[in-house]
Amino acid sequence: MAAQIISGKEVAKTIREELKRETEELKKKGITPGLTVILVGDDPASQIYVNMKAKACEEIGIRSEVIRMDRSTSQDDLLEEINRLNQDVNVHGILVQLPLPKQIDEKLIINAISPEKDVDGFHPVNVGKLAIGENTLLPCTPNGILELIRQTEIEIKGKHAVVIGRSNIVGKPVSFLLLRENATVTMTHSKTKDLPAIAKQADILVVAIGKPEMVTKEYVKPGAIVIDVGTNRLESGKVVGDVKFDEVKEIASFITPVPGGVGPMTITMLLKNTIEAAKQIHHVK
Ligand SMILES: NC(=O)C1=CN([C@@H]2O[C@H](COP(=O)(O)OP(=O)(O)OC[C@H]3O[C@@H](n4cnc5c(N)ncnc54)[C@H](OP(=O)(O)O)[C@@H]3O)[C@@H](O)[C@H]2O)C=CC1
Ligand SMILES: Nc1nc(=O)c2c([nH]1)NC[C@@H]1CN(c3ccc(C(=O)N[C@@H](CCC(=O)O)C(=O)O)cc3)C=[N+]21
Repeated sequence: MAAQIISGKEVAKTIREELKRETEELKKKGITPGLTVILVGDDPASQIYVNMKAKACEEIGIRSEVIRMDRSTSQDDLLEEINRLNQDVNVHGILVQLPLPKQIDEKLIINAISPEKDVDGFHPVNVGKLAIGENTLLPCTPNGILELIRQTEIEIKGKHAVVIGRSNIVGKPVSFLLLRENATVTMTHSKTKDLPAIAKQADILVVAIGKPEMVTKEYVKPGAIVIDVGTNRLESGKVVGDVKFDEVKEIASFITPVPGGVGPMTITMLLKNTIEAAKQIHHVK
């Protein structure tokens, strides 16, 4: 039987309506959540994402600002900008769009963002809190993925989750979150041997590799939940995931589409984190 398609777009819409109400409540208390996104350079994909983020903020009433810096910006100039934003009481969330030009050390930049304004959840303090199970700002894509899995109403506890990809922004943190939900988690990557056989053991398969349609039905156990994080823009302009959707949807129980799956959830969780950060900073429950 063909899989049910989990519409991230629909789930995101419902959550954003809730966030809009929450923002209105905060404004009544004199707090307007504010997000500042820094974009260094003119990478076309980054431009698209940054514009999508700004538009999403506007729709729910969050104040947003995009700081565009030249691609030749020095590391020190970027650090100075971050320091200024760390101190700006009207800025609750700071996001530096990745990737950064090669003269800039990504780690150093992430480290410079105040952990309480780190709405990406990338700062080592927040990553550490996640790893040891303390409350913190959760990374957006992983948190969005968990929300999509919850939509299936299938219990995560005790399930075997296989994550393909171990990046700091998706694979690793989503593994931590699944572990926290009591899944048995297997993390895999480019050096994993016999990946299809391991992936095929998964009740929940999360794919975040960045290789268009690499995951075919040979990787998928019939009845599995398949979450496709991949966002690959082909030369034709078409956006496809890391999963071969048409064939995998025939055997999975649930599957996320690309576009319209994980992507809209990432932005929604960013909005949620910005509101969360504003509440924390102003000591509002
Ligand atoms: N929808 C959304 O909101 C988001 C989507 N994305 C998309 O998700 C995808 C992954 O992003 P990101 O995690 O940043 O990517 P990275 O390039 O940082 O990491 C890719 C990971 O996949 C692994 N990998 C690469 N090739 C293979 C292979 N052939 N077999 C097994 N593992 C492999 C790598 O292994 P190794 O570590 O060994 O090199 C690495 O761990 C991209 O398409 C990106 O655009 C990313 C963020 C948000
Ligand atoms: N500091 C930082 N934080 C990030 O969260 C971050 C980043 N850098 N760099 C790049 C990746 C990628 N990313 C996406 C966000 C939304 C969609 C998204 O909404 N996609 C839509 C539309 C896709 C399209 O049409 O282009 C969808 O899948 O339906 C995709 C990818 C966030 N990232």
